[in-house]
Amino acid sequence: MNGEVLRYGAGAPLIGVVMGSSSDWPTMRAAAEVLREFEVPFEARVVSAHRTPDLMFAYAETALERGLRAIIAGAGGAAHLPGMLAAKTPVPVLGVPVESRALHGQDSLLSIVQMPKGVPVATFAIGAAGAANAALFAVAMLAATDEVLGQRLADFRRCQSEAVLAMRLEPLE
Ligand SMILES: Nc1c(C(=O)O)ncn1[C@@H]1O[C@H](COP(=O)(O)O)[C@@H](O)[C@H]1O
Repeated sequence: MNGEVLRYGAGAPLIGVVMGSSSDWPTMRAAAEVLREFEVPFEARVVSAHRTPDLMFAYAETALERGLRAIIAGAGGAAHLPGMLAAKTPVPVLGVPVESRALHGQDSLLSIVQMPKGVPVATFAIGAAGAANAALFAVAMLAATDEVLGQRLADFRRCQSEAVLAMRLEPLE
């Protein structure tokens, strides 16, 4: 498989982060940042169902044997990448709708979420928050069989709750 691949973490990647274009990276890096924070080994690369269909097939067909436990796939507009990956691999695909210029990501969302029965893609919110949540979801899936990761997730949730409890509202004048 040609094309640049970023790899983070020790050992073989457990999560694949793929996106239809490098223009999606500002959104999809939110997923990468979460995985790095949780020390989950992952790879990130551009794969397009439309523009590099052979690469997309090869990526999906080798995902299981390469040890990937989930694929986080982001795309914008006619976002066929997550669904086509899901069609070619049993590895769970988590779809992230990237905000498109013309339709603000509504097109991306509907293309990803409206899969025909039998080929599911878990679909997240439009944009970087959706990408971060897809990564947190992948962490939660892995944490079901990984105590250390489970503890990290519990610590993350505790810190998040503490941050909310420390929130202050500006009093009225
Ligand atoms: N939706 C897809 C697919 C696909 O689904 O295979 N490949 C690229 N794209 C999307 O096209 C948008 C514009 O891409 P460019 O910025 O490269 O023109 C991106 O959001 C990308 O995800």
